[in-house]
Amino acid sequence: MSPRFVVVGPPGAGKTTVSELLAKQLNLTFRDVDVDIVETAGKPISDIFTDDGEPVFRALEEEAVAKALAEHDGVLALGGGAVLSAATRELLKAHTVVFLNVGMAEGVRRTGLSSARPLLSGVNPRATFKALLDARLPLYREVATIEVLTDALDPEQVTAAVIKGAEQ
Ligand SMILES: Nc1ncnc2c1ncn2[C@@H]1O[C@H](COP(=O)(O)OP(=O)(O)O)[C@@H](O)[C@H]1O
Ligand SMILES: O=C(O)C1=C[C@@H](OP(=O)(O)O)[C@@H](O)[C@H](O)C1
Ligand SMILES: [Mg+2]
Repeated sequence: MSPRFVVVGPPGAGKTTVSELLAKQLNLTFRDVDVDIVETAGKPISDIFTDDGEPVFRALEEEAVAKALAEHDGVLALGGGAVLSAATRELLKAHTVVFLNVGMAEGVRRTGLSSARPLLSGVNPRATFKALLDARLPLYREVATIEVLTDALDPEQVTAAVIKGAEQ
C-alpha cells in the first residue's frame, strides 16, 4: 500500500486543507500525520513542544510518517517540518510528493491567527518564518515531484493545479 499523494510544504501552505479537498475530488481517503501524532501522544502539538521539547516531537513525527507511508493509500498531509528528517526524505523518494509553497507574507498571514503552531508563536513570526523557509526550501525541493506556489490561489485552485501537475 502506498499513498497516491504525499503533501509537504511550510506551515500555512495549505497542506491540510488542500489534501482534504484533493482526496474528496479524487474519491480517496485523507490522513494528516499531525493528527496521528496527537493521537499517539494523547495531547496537542503545542503541549508536546512545551512539555517534552522539539526533539521528542520530531522523533514521534519520524515514526508517525513512516507508519502512515506504509499504511495509507490516499492523500497524506505531513507537518511542515517532517522533511527535516533525512530518514523521512529517503522514504519519500519512492512517492509522488506535492510541494505546496507559500511566501513569507502570505504564510505569516495564514498562520497568524492560530496559536496551534508552537514554532511560530514567538515574538517575531516573520523572522521565524523566513528562517524556516531558508532552511527548508532545499529539503522540500529535494523530495518534491510536483510544486505549486499557492500565494495567489484559493484552495480549490491549488487542488486543480495539483491534479493538473500530476497528469504531466
Ligand atoms: N490557498 C489558500 N488561500 C487562502 N487561505 C488558505 C489557503 N490554503 C489554506 N488556507 C488557510 O490557511 C490556514 C492554514 O491552512 P492549513 O491547511 O492548516 O495549512 P498547513 O497544513 O500547510 O499548515 C487555514 O486557515 C486555511 O484555511
Ligand atoms: O513546520 C513545523 O515544524 C510544524 C508544522 C506543523 O504542521 P503544519 O505545517 O501542518 O502547520 C506541526 O507539525 C508542528 O507545529 C511543527
Ligand atoms: Mg497541516
